[in-house]
Amino acid sequence: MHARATDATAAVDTPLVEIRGLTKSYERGNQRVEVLHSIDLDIAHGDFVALMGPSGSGKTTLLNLIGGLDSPSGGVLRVDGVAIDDLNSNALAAWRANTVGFVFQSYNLMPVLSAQRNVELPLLLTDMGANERARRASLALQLVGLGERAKHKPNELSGGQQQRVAIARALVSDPMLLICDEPTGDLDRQTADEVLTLLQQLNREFGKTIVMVTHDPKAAEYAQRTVHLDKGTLVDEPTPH
Ligand SMILES: Nc1ncnc2c1ncn2[C@@H]1O[C@H](COP(=O)(O)OP(=O)(O)OP(=O)(O)O)[C@@H](O)[C@H]1O
Repeated sequence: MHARATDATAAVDTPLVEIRGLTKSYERGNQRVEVLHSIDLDIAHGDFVALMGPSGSGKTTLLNLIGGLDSPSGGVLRVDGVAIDDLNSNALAAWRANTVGFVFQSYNLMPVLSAQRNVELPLLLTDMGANERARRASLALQLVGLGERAKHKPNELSGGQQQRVAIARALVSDPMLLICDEPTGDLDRQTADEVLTLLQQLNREFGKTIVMVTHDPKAAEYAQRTVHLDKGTLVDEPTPH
């Protein structure tokens, strides 16, 4: 995996994520409900941002927009200079595969596949050969401290180990941006701290930009700063840690 130091240096003045006047509405019955109201937010290359706020405040909605899993209703959303809401669905899928790694609360591993095969999955979307896929997946598993567990199936691993496999899967295509939705929500304190330490290491040593939704103020302390959403609006200045 590359630290992407050169990318960061080249683009030092341009935020990785630029959000201006971003809105998102959903149809509910015959009503249109706006769940994000004119969000402005910059996320620099190499930042680690915790996104906090009450349930229903729009955290996952905002995270999914940044990761290109959903499209905004209005405003500007650029990631690495690309206006991702202008991409058609094929181009957006290719962009996601190259640019973003996703980590979810519930790991979302395939139960019948070994850790190694789970980590290889995103590379099946690329034209990479089988040997290179295997090599990359092994490296990613080593990076998260699970090199010895490559042949284990998810049900032979603890929750924390499964989340590490999910992080290795998110990293295997060497994305610049990691999107994490409550990554430690199902883990006990000690295991959560281990997973958060890993995310912090990926941020500090490998320059991964991380946006992490969390309800847990202790988890947010691992980030460089916290932004707070309330009822679809960013409520105060970002908190540096
Ligand atoms: N696909 C959808 N259709 C309609 N409404 C939606 C949809 N997705 C989210 N919402 C609504 O948008 C609002 C924000 O939801 P979101 O999941 O972003 O909140 P959240 O802050 O992540 O909440 P939580 O902390 O409980 O996960 C909620 O009122 C939710 O019901």
